[in-house]
Amino acid sequence: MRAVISAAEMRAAEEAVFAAEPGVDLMGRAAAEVARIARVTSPPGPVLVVAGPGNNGGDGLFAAADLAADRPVVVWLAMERGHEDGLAAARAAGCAEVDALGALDGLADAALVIDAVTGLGSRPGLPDEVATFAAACEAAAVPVLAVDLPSGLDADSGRAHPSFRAHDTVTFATVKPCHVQAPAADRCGRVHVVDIGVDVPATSLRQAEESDVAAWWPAPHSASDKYSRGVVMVDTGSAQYQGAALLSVSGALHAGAGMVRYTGRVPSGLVLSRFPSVVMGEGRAQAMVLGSGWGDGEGSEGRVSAARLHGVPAVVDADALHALPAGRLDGWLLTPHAGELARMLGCTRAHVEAEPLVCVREVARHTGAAVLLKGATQYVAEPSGRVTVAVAGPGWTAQAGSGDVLAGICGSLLAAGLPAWRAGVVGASVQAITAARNPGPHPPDELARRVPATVAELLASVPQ
Ligand SMILES: NC(=O)C1=CN([C@@H]2O[C@H](COP(=O)(O)OP(=O)(O)OC[C@H]3O[C@@H](n4cnc5c(N)ncnc54)[C@H](OP(=O)(O)O)[C@@H]3O)[C@@H](O)[C@H]2O)[C@@H](O)CC1
Ligand SMILES: [K+]
Repeated sequence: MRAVISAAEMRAAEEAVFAAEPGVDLMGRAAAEVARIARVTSPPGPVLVVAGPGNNGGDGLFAAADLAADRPVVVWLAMERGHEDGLAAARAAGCAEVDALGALDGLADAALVIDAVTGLGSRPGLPDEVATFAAACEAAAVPVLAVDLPSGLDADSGRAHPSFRAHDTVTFATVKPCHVQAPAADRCGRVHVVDIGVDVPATSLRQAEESDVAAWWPAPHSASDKYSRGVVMVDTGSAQYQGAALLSVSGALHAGAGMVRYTGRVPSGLVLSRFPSVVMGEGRAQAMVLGSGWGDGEGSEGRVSAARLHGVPAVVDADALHALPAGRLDGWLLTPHAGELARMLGCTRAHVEAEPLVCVREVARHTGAAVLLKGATQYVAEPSGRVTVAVAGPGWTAQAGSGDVLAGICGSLLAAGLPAWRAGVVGASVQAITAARNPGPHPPDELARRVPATVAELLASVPQ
């Protein structure tokens, strides 16, 4: 799990190091890591360093000096001023200097561009000449390594602004919001978090990693039986959306439920013909899945209220989200996408997209449930205000039916005893990891069938 910290929190953490160790060379450590990652991620060849006027530029200039030991390095001071000591080091190491036109010309044979224009001090957007250069890097498909973050982004948000588009980003101590929240995160490429000796504060925003999913997956042991693994009761689908029942049942089964009971309105023959292990009708269960594919049918409120009488946690998806009973839903997991969350809050989808953290926290606080906001970045908020970002996946899962499968996966994890927030994080992450490991336009039921292989691989990576 990684803490996601703001620019101000990072600066405070750096100040604490300076206070404890006066004269400590954090910039030297940062620059050495930038040079190391540059060597690892790019082919040998000329490097073009674009340096801004502040400390981000300083990192880039010291990295330029380091890299000049084994390859040609050209420096463009994009705002004419540069970090004094960094510039002296780059000059002493033999780096050549170019102006804006020279930088554009240099793209023809650059093996790598290092973007060290702005970092934590970045105001959104880029000066015109730099914006032109960033666009030229994209057009020429030259790999870009961003120092701390792609210049032009705002470190503290996931919003898109005119910026560099990096293939790799080296950041220090831990990630910042722009590295984990789409669409900004899409501009960062692979994010390399490097240690420069700055302690990371605990925060209410975290990012889950594959190792967390592996550690939290409820693997059965030799004494497990179907009840201890967890029985999940699934009430999904309708005459109009029969497929939703199959998709959520498939998600539940492929995430390892001890037993799936189906209590929805889709004919049992259809469910059984696809999934013969499913038991029809109500019975003992440890969790429920409600709402996927209900449509606007009558009686949703009654169905959710009746589910509550079972006294077990439920995953509430799709249409059931708009039929929540009054009162706290402790232990439950709500799984809206941005449009559904907007309807729950009475605001616009655009507002949810602009302020996802505020919105997802508000619904969790208000309902007492954990809330998984689905989308390009998947956030799981707890009533306490803590938010965990699930492992990110590719856009292939953005298709009808993915949410139905995910509700079933989360239902299995709830039934296995995971707390609601963790069921949301693990469920969303395992679906994303499965999509990342199986790139291509697989339909959601096909991806559900590939979840067990992902789980097996994840568990094999856990040290025994
Ligand atoms: N502190 C430490 O010990 C360590 C810090 N480290 C490094 O320092 C970085 C933070 O450095 P920083 O605070 O100097 O800010 P930085 O990002 O270089 O930008 C400030 C300059 O850019 C300018 N500017 C901004 N936006 C602009 C725009 N849109 N268009 C035009 N100009 C713009 C801005 O101008 P101004 O706002 O003053 O007008 C100012 O001149 C951090 O990300 C990491 O890389 C590491 O070495 C580890 C140790
Ligand atoms: K940068």
